[in-house]
Amino acid sequence: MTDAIPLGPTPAEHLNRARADLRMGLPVIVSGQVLAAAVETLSPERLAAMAALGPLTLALTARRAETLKARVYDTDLARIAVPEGTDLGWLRALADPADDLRVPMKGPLRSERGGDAGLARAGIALAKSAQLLPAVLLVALPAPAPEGLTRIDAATTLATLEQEAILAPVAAARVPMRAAEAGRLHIFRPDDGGEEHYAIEIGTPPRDKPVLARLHSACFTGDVLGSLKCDCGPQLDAALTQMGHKGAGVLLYLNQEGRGIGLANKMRAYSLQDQGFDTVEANHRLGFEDDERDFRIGAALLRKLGFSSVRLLTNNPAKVAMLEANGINVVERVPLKVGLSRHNAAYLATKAAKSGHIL
Ligand SMILES: Nc1nc2c(ncn2[C@@H]2O[C@H](COP(=O)(O)OP(=O)(O)OP(=O)(O)O)[C@@H](O)[C@H]2O)c(=O)[nH]1
Ligand SMILES: [Zn+2]
Repeated sequence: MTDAIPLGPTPAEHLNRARADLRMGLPVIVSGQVLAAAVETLSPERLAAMAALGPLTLALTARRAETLKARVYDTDLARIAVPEGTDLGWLRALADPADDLRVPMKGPLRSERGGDAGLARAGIALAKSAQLLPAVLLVALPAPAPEGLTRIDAATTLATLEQEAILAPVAAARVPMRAAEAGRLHIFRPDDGGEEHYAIEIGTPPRDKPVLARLHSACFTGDVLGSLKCDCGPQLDAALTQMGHKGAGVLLYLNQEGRGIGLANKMRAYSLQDQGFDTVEANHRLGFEDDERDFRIGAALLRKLGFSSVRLLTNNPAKVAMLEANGINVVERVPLKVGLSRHNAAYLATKAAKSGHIL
């Protein structure tokens, strides 16, 4: 065997294609054994085509299964046997908690056990990385296999999704801002087709001293709309203002909307919060963990910019721990407490009680 064709896709590039397929509603072939499609984007026609191939299985995360009171035999996921003749509405109701309270009885649900749970695990991981609801429909691959579908390998998919993307600088330019005239915006692009991330450098901080730094996760509602449901907008302003006063700092704007679940899922979480669930419960009911962000990106960007030591503006000890674990020295945690309103008091209290934030 010769080496892989240099023009061909790397495993990460290949996964990005598979991700796009799931987002379009196309199934992918996993390990040459099953077809896997995301429930959220599946059309009735494709459901019918999959059902014609044999018994269907719905893979959900253990978090979602817990809400549905479905048995979990595989630690982190459940595989639910789909009754014959099931329509898309049934699958969507299991995937999406929007109507859980209105229609609480969805069962009885029979969980499957045995066989290779790795296929379902890879499908769920791919759906999550596509920022879709983590619910995947599986059916045994027929022979001959349908043509034109993307093939992924379960073990390679799981290993590749764990890998850190390599971020390359793309462009940078001066951007004078209200908070600091000496601003410079740097754009970084990952090698896996994922989201670009930004660094806003204020002044020219010396690289051999701890820099005042902030890891800000994108929040369209807070940053752009001025939503009062969280403290993101005021935190963004306050961090930039503080760096402006000091004449030096770096703010990383990481495109990890909704703690990594994406804006659509964040709005689903907001709907659940309007039904009375807190921010952590809402994530769990959707099938996600509390926080799906990859903070290694922040450490990698700081290193790329030449920083190895920071004074970190945050109330989140997990950010400090993640930076330290990834080779950035956090000499000081600088609290960033702004923007408290009657709309976000409960949200901030939940983050303190359940996610270890310092109020
Ligand atoms: N899933 C989910 N995400 C939310 C919710 N409210 C805000 N977010 C997201 O949470 C993230 C907030 O990020 P940060 O402010 O950077 O981080 P933090 O963990 O709160 O820590 P510090 O602000 O540094 O103390 C953003 O990506 C928001 O979009 C919510 O109710 N559900
Ligand atoms: Zn926010």
